[in-house]
Amino acid sequence: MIETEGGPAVVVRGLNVVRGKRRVLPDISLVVPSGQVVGLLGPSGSGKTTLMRAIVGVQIVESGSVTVLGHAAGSAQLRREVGYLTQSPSIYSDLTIRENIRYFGRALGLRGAALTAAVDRTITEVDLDSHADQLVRDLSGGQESRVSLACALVGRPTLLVLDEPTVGLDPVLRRDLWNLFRDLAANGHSLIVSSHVMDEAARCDRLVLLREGRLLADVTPAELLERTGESDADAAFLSLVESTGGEEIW
Ligand SMILES: Nc1ncnc2c1ncn2[C@@H]1O[C@H](COP(=O)(O)OP(=O)(O)OP(=O)(O)O)[C@@H](O)[C@H]1O
Repeated sequence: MIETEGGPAVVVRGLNVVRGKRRVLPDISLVVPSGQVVGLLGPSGSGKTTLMRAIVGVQIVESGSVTVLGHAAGSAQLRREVGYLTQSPSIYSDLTIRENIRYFGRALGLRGAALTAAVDRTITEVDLDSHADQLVRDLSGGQESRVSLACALVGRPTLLVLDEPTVGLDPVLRRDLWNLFRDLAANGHSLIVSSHVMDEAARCDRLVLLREGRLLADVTPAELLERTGESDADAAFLSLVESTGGEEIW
């Protein structure tokens, strides 16, 4: 794990991204502190995945800069330091859960007893112990997405970028995963987590709200409620989206 010594995990400056003919992110700037869980919220199509792709370094950008743990996004030094969970599972259907996680662990340089321990720990963290030797193609959608999450977690990256990690999961599993995210942050990891589920917003340290590629707000959950005068994140977000017409207000 890279020691950030209180420095930010991610710094985005003047980021412009065009996808197809569409300017998806027009001049976004943002700082993600380290050791925190930052929720990335916004309506469908607002640019959350595109911003995450730019942070991971897989998005072609028109202009601007993205610095991750002090290095340019996507640079070789970050290969073992950034874990990315995409929305669609990126795992092998003809391997078992354990084989998939082992494969990703090996690719990250883990070997021998350390690899076995990391794989076992991660299988337990995503609550798949009783299915560990089942082929991925025989799993439910929710189980499959937890295998993808495990593959992103197994190397304990300094920064975890998770695109809707709890989608399709029941409330107990969602709670357990959020407890895991909080534990990781308490141990110095930084997490960027996109979600459509507003009650998850309360579990974040900060919330970044996007609308049509623009940054509507970058606040703590308490600030969001205070400044909108609403009592829950769902209502606060709606009030914000409807009242601003897409203009940045904070
Ligand atoms: N490959 C592509 N080519 C052209 N436009 C794209 C491409 N991928 C995404 N877009 C557009 O970019 C915009 C932002 O998409 P993005 O996937 O970042 O949104 P999102 O906030 O993650 O949405 P969701 O919550 O539905 O996953 C959308 O208008 C989308 O149609």
